[in-house]
Amino acid sequence: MNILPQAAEPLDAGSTAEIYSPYHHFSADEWAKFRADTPLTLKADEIARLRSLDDPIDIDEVRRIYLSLSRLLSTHVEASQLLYQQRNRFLSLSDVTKTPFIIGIAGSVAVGKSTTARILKELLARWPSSPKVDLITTDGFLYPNAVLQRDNLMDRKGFPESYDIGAILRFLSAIKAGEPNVRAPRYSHLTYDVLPNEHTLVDRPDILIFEGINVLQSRALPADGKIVPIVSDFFDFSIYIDADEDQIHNWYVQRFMRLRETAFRDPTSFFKKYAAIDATAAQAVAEGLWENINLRNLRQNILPTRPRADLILRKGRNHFIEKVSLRKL
Ligand SMILES: Nc1ncnc2c1ncn2[C@@H]1O[C@H](COP(=O)(O)OP(=O)(O)O)[C@@H](O)[C@H]1O
Ligand SMILES: CC(C)(COP(=O)(O)O)[C@@H](O)C(=O)NCCC(=O)O
Repeated sequence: MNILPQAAEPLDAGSTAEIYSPYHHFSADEWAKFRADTPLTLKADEIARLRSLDDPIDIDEVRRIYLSLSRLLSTHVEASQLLYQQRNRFLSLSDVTKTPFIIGIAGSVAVGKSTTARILKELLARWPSSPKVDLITTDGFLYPNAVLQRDNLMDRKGFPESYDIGAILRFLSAIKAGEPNVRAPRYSHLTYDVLPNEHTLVDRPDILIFEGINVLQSRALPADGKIVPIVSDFFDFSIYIDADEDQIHNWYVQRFMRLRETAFRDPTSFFKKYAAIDATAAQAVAEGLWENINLRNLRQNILPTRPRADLILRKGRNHFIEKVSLRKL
């Protein structure tokens, strides 16, 4: 896997210099052609059920973008299984444990990672080989609010220091080792906290989708100078969901305002006080959360990881994907 940070932007049309780009770039329509004869196995109502609040993804977008992606991923999964078998034969290993193919999905808060992850999970599970596909989000690995409060990190939720990175690395190595029933902690957006004593069991899937803002981040070397793995060392394929800052800002604030009419009205919602204040005051809160936490995190810690991705899905207005960049091998 290539982890060198390099520019993901297309060649500057006005530039005369030949600049090497590590990516092939495609418009959405060019990309759509790669689906070949991949069948559409999702129905419109299933897509509606899988999309997040305010994400208008529809059957045409799944046809245009996700069928080619599903086809590409199936070639990667097949190739990696073949390589794995050949290596085991080479090493004369007979009793080997199956290891899952891991796909990482990164991108800003509010860019729509969850919708992409859920659509992919369903599409991949419907391949003719019926693979077992699991989806885990990294928010479960955030430190509980009690710890963040103690360490004065409540305004740093989503920043690298707010996650138990050791637990993430232990989780992924257990998965890659083919261990049964590996526990992943769970997070609730409603209570804005990790759910105490609640876990999702991951039991030897064929494919694991691991989604979160931090999945392509490296971390500073610890003071003792020991070299530690980074999360993406465990990935077989990685995807970054990209969009202009201004777009993501709008999506975040719009979603916050819509959540006021839905989830925030729940008496157990951490944000219930924002359902009670007027719209102008609520908008100011959303703007503050975006500006002071999520935008800073995007600029400092998330966007810099984009050049590590194997595939970049670039969204335009309305969440629709306009450009796809695929890393050259
Ligand atoms: N405060 C909240 N209350 C309830 N649901 C939320 C809240 N914030 C985000 N969500 C939901 O949680 C999911 C994850 O959101 P987020 O982490 O911003 O990632 P993304 O938008 O990239 O999927 C989305 O489905 C979103 O609608
Ligand atoms: C939990 C999050 C860090 C998102 O994590 P993700 O699941 O996208 O990896 C984010 O939703 C969040 O809570 N951000 C802090 C500021 C805010 O309330 O928006």
